[in-house]
Amino acid sequence: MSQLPGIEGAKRLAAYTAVDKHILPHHKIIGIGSGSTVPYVVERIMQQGTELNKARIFIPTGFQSKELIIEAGLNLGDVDQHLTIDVTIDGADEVDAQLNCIKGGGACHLREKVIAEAAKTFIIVADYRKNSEYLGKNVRSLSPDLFPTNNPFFPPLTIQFVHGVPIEVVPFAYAKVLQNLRSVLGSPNASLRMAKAKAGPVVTDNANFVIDAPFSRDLIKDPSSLLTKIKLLTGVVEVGLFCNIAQAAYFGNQDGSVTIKRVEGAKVIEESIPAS
Ligand SMILES: O=C[C@H](O)[C@H](O)[C@H](O)COP(=O)(O)O
Repeated sequence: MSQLPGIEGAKRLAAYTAVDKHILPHHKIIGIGSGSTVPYVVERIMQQGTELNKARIFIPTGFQSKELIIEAGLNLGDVDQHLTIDVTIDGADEVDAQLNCIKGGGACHLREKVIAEAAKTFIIVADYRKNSEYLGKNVRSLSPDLFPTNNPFFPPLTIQFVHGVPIEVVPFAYAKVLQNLRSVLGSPNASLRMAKAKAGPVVTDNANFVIDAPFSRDLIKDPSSLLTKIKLLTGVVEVGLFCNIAQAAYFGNQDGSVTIKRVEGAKVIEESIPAS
């Protein structure tokens, strides 16, 4: 395999390793997730050859993965035709030691969760930055270059922030859900996700809005219980907390090795494939 530097190399390594281990010749219905790691999943599946792939159907988790499937010339299906999927591979924003995940950085988590739950095997692929001890630990850093200042008393700072849990809500109820997240569920900085190249909020593939709600370590330490509380708020469609769904997560590392966390019995074990 040719070298691909940095984060992209780590994503590709995770994706290729997961496809090699989990997309087997007898798998006919395959779920394709969303995000920037998933194109490498499709790339590796293509490398398995036309003969294998012409007998397969691929189920997308949103507009982006639908386009990926079509552009690759693969057979497109949907979950309403295929209620059981052999394997789904998807990215994640953060994965904890128990394989709980935060997803929805691309606002696709509703369809992603349906396609993940429909799968007999659900596998996560990500670069090393997503491998976390507990959810909400990873902070994103904004470079000081983005916030230059000429004032010598206030040198440019690296601003760090926690992205939070993505929550898809029906537009009509967004303000009420925001109020409840802030004042009842303890996420004072919950905010409506705004679009970058459009005035107004991000609109999902299902014509809904997304709220990002950061929670303290104490509130997110039991992600399943937090998921239930958020989901019970009227107006919430789906929460980007994926608990007890993934069977394994593959993380590409900077040194070319791959860290694997996988469910074995009642435990999650961690192992590593050294760089080749
Ligand atoms: O809604 C988007 C998804 O949950 C993505 O799978 C997630 O944000 C990870 O994306 P990426 O592979 O770009 O880090």
